[in-house]
Amino acid sequence: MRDEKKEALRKTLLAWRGALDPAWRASANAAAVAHLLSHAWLGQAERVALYCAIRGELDPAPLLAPLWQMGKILYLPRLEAGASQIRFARHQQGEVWQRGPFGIPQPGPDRAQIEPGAVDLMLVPLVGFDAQGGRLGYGGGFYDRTLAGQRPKLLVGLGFAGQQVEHLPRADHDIPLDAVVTETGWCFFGEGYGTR
Ligand SMILES: Nc1nc2c(c(=O)[nH]1)N(C=O)[C@@H](CNc1ccc(C(=O)N[C@@H](CCC(=O)O)C(=O)O)cc1)CN2
Ligand SMILES: Nc1ncnc2c1ncn2[C@@H]1O[C@H](COP(=O)(O)OP(=O)(O)OP(=O)(O)O)[C@@H](O)[C@H]1O
Repeated sequence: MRDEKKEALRKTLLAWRGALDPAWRASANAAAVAHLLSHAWLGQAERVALYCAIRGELDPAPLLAPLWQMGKILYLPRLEAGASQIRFARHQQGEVWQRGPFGIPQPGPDRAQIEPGAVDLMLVPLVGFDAQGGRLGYGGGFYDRTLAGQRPKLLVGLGFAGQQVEHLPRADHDIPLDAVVTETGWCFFGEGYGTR
């Protein structure tokens, strides 16, 4: 069943994100990337999953060069046509991506895949988030289904601060985030995360 409140929030938040001034967007994107790179959570992670941005999502592309330099092992979502779960495929440096379902660029089918539970730091895109670590996506439930029962060590959302809402309806299947990084810095959710 579609949640009407989520549907309305999604519409408002996507309109807000789509209307961002390009110059502001670029500088906010760069600021968020800098916050992400400067935190110990990144330093400790060996296997990092990112995403190829679509539709005005905060773009993790500027992270690629620094992450290679740090020797990280990188993964990107790979969707098979008709699948209800995301696979995470190894990203090789300089690889030319293929277009997958929804037109999202992704690694080829021959790439080594990793179980989501073996990822140290998974960065996920957001339509919205709340102060309890709730995440709103496009409504496909792909991340929730993929991460049910096999969470990465750290699940971190990437978005703009204006994508925060007071409260998202929480469904049983929703997988809460450990933190969100925006242009204003890190927000940690849950007990003790703020001190890590
Ligand atoms: N950049 C990026 N990659 C990602 C995701 C994502 O949200 N962002 N995903 C996270 O799950 C997975 C793909 N999921 C997606 C789900 C829906 C739509 C989408 O555009 N949906 C249409 C409705 C399509 C329909 O209902 O048939 C829409 O919202 O207009 C895009 C990606 C894996 N890769
Ligand atoms: N673990 C699960 N098992 C079965 N169905 C699920 C599970 N998680 C989510 N779903 C289904 O996916 C649908 C969409 O979920 P939701 O609105 O939370 O998506 P979303 O988090 O916004 O999207 P996405 O994860 O694709 O970015 C729901 O109707 C739900 O039934």
